[in-house]
Amino acid sequence: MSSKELTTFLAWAEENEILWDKTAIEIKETANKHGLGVFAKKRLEPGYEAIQVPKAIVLSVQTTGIANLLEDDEIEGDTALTIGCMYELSRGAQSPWAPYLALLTKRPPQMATALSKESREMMKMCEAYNDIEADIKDLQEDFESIVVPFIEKHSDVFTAEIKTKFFTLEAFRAMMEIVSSRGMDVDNFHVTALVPFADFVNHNPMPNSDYLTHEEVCEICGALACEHMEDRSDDEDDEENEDGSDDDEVPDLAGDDSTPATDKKAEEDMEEDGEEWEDEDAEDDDDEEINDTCDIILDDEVEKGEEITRHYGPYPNKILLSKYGFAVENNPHDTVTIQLDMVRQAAQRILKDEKLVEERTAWFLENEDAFIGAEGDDEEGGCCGEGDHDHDHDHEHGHGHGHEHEHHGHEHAEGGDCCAPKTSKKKAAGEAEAEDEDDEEMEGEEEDDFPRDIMYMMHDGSIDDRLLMLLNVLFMEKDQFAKVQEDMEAAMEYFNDIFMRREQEERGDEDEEMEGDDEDEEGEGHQKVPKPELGPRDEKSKKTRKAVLEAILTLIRIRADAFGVTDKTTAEQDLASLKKAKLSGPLYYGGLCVQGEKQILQNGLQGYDSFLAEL
Ligand SMILES: C[S@@+](CC[C@H](N)C(=O)[O-])C[C@H]1O[C@@H](n2cnc3c(N)ncnc32)[C@H](O)[C@@H]1O
Repeated sequence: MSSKELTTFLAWAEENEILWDKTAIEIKETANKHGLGVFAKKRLEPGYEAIQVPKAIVLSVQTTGIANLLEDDEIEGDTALTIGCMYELSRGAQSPWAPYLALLTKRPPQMATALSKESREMMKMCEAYNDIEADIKDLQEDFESIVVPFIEKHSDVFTAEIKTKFFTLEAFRAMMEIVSSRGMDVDNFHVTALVPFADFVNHNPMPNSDYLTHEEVCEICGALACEHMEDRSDDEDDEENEDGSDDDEVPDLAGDDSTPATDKKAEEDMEEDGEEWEDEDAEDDDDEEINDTCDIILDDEVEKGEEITRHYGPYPNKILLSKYGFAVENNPHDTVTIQLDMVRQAAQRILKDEKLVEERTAWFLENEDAFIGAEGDDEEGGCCGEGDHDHDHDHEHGHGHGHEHEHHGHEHAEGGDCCAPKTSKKKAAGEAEAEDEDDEEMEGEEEDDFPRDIMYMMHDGSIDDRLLMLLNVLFMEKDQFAKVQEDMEAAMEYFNDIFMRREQEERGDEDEEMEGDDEDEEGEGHQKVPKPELGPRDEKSKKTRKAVLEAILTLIRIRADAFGVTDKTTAEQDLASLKKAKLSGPLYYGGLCVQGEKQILQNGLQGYDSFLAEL
């Protein structure tokens, strides 16, 4: 494609010092209907810097012409960025981003919120439906409670003519969809922003590039090094001296002469290695300037004509659909939510003892944090705060709302924001990076930052750690419950044993190897940990295990019934029918959400059924 808007955009990008080699990189229409994409015009090596976008040209709440008004009125998040972008659009050719916005508005993203009510209702069999409906409601509420008062307050800026032409609910919806589907986390100054050119890179579950940027900048002025940061680090030094400690390991990017001037890749590597900015001598040796840019860097070799892609983050399909308007077939990050009430229902059906169910559930909820710590920091990381996916509501799904995460154990649900740039010049999207960030975020997060009444089934049909623990609490023998109630150490031991057995029983050697392949094609860094020897279960343990497995199967059926998911056809048959139906856009992707959740339920039924048979 070579539309007028694209040509004008490219000329503008060049003028604004966005760097790409025209003989190596081009933006063009994708063959797979993913809109525009970035392609290699020749064979490119791993490590190649495909795109460099100076932060000065990103469109953020800090760079829009009404940054001060938004700040004064304390409007934040995607809503603020959307208003800023609408304002820039209303300025027409006066806006520094005019050619960029002209291209984006000419090719709006196809989102599920734009589907007819009837089409949306086809998604009722999956969790995406409620998310989409909530998005529609939130948008209207944001418009009425934030946008309208804001433009009315600043009637000198937003004249009647501008209001009618550029600040309608429909215009807000259209711009919010652009912001939602292309906002990228830049740093702790710009936060989420539109990053021209880099935002034409499409998502791929097996990407060949990464998005990297320095996140740690001055929150006041956005500089990598400035007097604000010097002042702050002086204050911190004073504080440290006062309490006599100096355990601050945060990289100091302030104007100190010893400021590291490493290149982005080096910083990234350091972070991957878990190193901190400790070796100042080594840093001094490196004379390279830090470019404060948002970069797309190739991870793999890319052939001529191949699309350059990145990973938007380990999101389940419902989040992908709500935020970006697409979903991924056989998405390894997909999840099914299990409500606590469903667990109560399943337990009640089997135990027929409401008092016991209530008492043990309450005990679990009160005490879970104590015994989760021992197991919690597991190998998969997986959850984080959905950074660039946030706006200002709090219903239980994407958009920064709830949808929070598992931070317990191997089954972290709901990916969370892995489009975020993490720490300094670190990968902004991608799974391995998400894990690092998750750990960081979790450390600083309040324990109660995730909804206690939501648990998850993962892509392979397994249940998450919290659900596994709760079911064990519900179904353990009376004397065992008395023991764990009395003695936290006994409880820890009990749950550790459960998790070790799960490792052994539910994940064979083969699975583990497959996982390693997924994460690291070269097989590097994936060491097989010898499994601990576990003795055979005693009779009591077998009895509890059997009851737990039966409860899981009951629970899966309850969850399926709640969403009208039937087993008249298999998930595989549904996928084949969906493909035959030749749907496109969000309608097709909505179908994938429904099919993906059914696949998870089916996997769970098959898996737990076979464990039961083996017992
Ligand atoms: C950040 S933009 C990428 C550039 C976009 N294709 C364009 O034309 O401007 C994200 C949007 O691209 C499309 N997209 C990206 N990756 C995709 C994928 N794997 N499958 C389907 N659509 C995708 C979706 O419409 C999404 O909202």
